[in-house]
Amino acid sequence: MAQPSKFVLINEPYGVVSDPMDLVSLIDRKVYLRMAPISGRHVGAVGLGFSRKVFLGINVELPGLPLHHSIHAEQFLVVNLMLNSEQNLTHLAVSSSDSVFHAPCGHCRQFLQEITEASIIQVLIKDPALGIQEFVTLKSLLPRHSNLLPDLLQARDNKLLLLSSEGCEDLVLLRTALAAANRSFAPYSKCPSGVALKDREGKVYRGWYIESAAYNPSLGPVQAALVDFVISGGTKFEDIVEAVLVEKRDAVVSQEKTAKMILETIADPKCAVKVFHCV
Ligand SMILES: O=c1ccn([C@H]2C[C@H](O)[C@@H](CO)O2)c(=O)[nH]1
Ligand SMILES: [Zn+2]
Repeated sequence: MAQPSKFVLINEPYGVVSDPMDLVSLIDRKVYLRMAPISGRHVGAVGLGFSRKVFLGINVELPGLPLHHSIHAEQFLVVNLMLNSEQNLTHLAVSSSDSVFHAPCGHCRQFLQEITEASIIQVLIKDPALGIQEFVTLKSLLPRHSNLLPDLLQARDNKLLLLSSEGCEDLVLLRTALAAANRSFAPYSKCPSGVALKDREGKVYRGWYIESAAYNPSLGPVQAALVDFVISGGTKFEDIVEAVLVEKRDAVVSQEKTAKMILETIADPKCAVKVFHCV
């Protein structure tokens, strides 16, 4: 099975396509990074941005943690779009190594609903058994959805300011986490947060908390930073040796305990997780 050596940000070898139907052949190449050690079921999502660049997503499972901490391929794709400041998604196709998934699950349909003009996103529905493949609107897959404040892919600045950087040993990591928190999409709780991770080689990755109107399909800041880690070529989470979380002081929704629990489970056992507060 052909696999790219890593998931690149703007997806070589996928590049730019003009015809959305080209996504069909891309997904048919069945390129998955194998990061699903629990299920062994590798899911791939291919999405077309407004710029006509093609972005990828894969599912990531975190061994040792309950299943709901997993990242779905579609969520990975959305984070990939955000990290690349791509402001819209027009088409999407999904498939899995065992041919079980050919369309986003219910959780992902709701998550995608946060994107501005989500209802017009076209989703490729494939049914190899019946030989059918056609694009249908997300709206037709989720007819009576709840989306209250959908503008997930828009540029955003939460204008958070650090209360203190006391105890900080790595200003780059702290600034990266603060910048990430400023891009966080948390309109429902109003508790944005961001994470910066550092690996053994000193490379820094970032991600921010993304909320869903339906609450549970939200994605935590550690998971989003893991997407950056994976698209940048990271394969072993034990290579993560340092982390910084930035969130509001006295936040109704705090990431601190969850972030520490996740990183304690998957990162280098000595990984330090520092928390800094902002207003
Ligand atoms: O729409 C879906 C449904 C499931 N999965 C992943 C989650 C888990 O890792 C694996 C098994 O369900 O498939 C996705 O990525 N997308
Ligand atoms: Zn899903």
